[in-house]
Amino acid sequence: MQQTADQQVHNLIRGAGKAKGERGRAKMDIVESKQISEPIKSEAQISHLALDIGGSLIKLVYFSTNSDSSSSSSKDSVAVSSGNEGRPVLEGKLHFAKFETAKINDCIDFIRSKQLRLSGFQKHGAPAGERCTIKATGGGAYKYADLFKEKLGICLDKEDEMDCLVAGSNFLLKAVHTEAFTYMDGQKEFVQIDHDDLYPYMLVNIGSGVSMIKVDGPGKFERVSGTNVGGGTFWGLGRLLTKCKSFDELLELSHRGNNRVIDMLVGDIYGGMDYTKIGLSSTTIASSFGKAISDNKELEDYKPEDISRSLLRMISNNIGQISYLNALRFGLKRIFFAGFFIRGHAYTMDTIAVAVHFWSKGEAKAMFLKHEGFLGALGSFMSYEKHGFLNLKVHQLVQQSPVDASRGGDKIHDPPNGELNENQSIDCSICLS
Ligand SMILES: Nc1ncnc2c1ncn2[C@@H]1O[C@H](COP(=O)(O)OP(=O)(O)O)[C@@H](O)[C@H]1O
Ligand SMILES: CC(C)(COP(=O)(O)O)[C@@H](O)C(=O)NCCC(=O)O
Repeated sequence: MQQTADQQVHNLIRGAGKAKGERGRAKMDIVESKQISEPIKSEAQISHLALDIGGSLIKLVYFSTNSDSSSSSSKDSVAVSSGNEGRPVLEGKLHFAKFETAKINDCIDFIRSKQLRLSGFQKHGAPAGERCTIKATGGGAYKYADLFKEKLGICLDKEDEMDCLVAGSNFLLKAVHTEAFTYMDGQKEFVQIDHDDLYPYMLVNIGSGVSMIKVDGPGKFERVSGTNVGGGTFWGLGRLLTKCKSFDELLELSHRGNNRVIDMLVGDIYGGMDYTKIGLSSTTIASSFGKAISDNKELEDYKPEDISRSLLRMISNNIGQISYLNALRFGLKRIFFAGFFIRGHAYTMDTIAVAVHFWSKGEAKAMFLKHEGFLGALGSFMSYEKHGFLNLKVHQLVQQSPVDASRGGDKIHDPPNGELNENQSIDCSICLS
């Protein structure tokens, strides 16, 4: 039976369509949000929640409509992609939120309070209790599957983590024109991505651990390396050494610290001189935390600020170096760094960029992503498309001149209790076809 546009919209939003392929397919046009979005209005409707449950954080991505968009007569909301004429358009936003994995119950409460559990899709022919299904990636999609079933009555439809990271990265690099940027000496500069010249590139995802992925095209990639010294190491060691209560507190401390108090520099070993013959200046760190072996001090004698700064520098530098060496193996010049370890933090990005610059002698470039921590969750969201529930199509490929934002770190604030990262939401529209 032919459905009215409103019925189609309702079904899409409520996940009440029938089997895969029977429901209205949706086309989604992404435009980048130009301003901080308002909080979701109560009448806004939410659809297509997707999750990435990592070792440290749970990331959520979902779409919400603007309250007045569920009509094809809304002129402003009609997408311009060919083939969609007269079809209903939902205008809205992709929203992002995150929770600590250790506080998974907060995430479950959030999903329940926002009625997000109704926003997946329904499996045709499945027993009543297994019908509501949500796309999820990350190790926690396996680990916490029973908990989601028990507490929310939803099944997690698992998507591979690496597939999702790459899908999310490719999508952002193509769809959001101010997504990628370089960061060096306090200067942030957006990078124009030539869509015909995007591949190959190296994607380094710094989560709890680190994955290094050579990306050759859509769905074409190889995880070429990784390291267990990642974001979890920084936060875990930092917590033990400084007694900080939160990741942001630890990061904040590093602003005020001086790593030279603990790190052993080339100059400390060479009597204040450079080691010119092998290209090391006296200020180069010869050995992270190396001073602690000879200072005859205890942990309490060091300032938490200095410890935090040394630790952040040690880990960022190490990741930058390993990433470059792997890029070198495959002749890759562009390395995109993502994952929530980065947190838009100036010193972290600067250290990584300097490491890449130093080891590559300026040949390779470190780039960072605005939606750094949400690649996996976005990839998970986009897998609705893969399975015929959404047809994502990017049409707004605005090319901008590089913008010099020249400021020290665009800090992305952690939402307490899962508040939305509104400053990262993406305006978009979904067209049913
Ligand atoms: N609020 C936070 N709580 C814990 N870790 C955080 C927080 N914000 C940033 N981080 C950092 O981000 C890392 C997790 O990054 P993420 O990309 O979410 O990886 P994962 O998928 O392993 O959870 C943590 O190990 C930590 O270094
Ligand atoms: C196992 C993981 C893919 C899990 O992803 P995460 O939750 O850290 O984002 C990641 O932690 C990792 O790549 N660790 C490094 C393992 C290694 O190559 O040594």
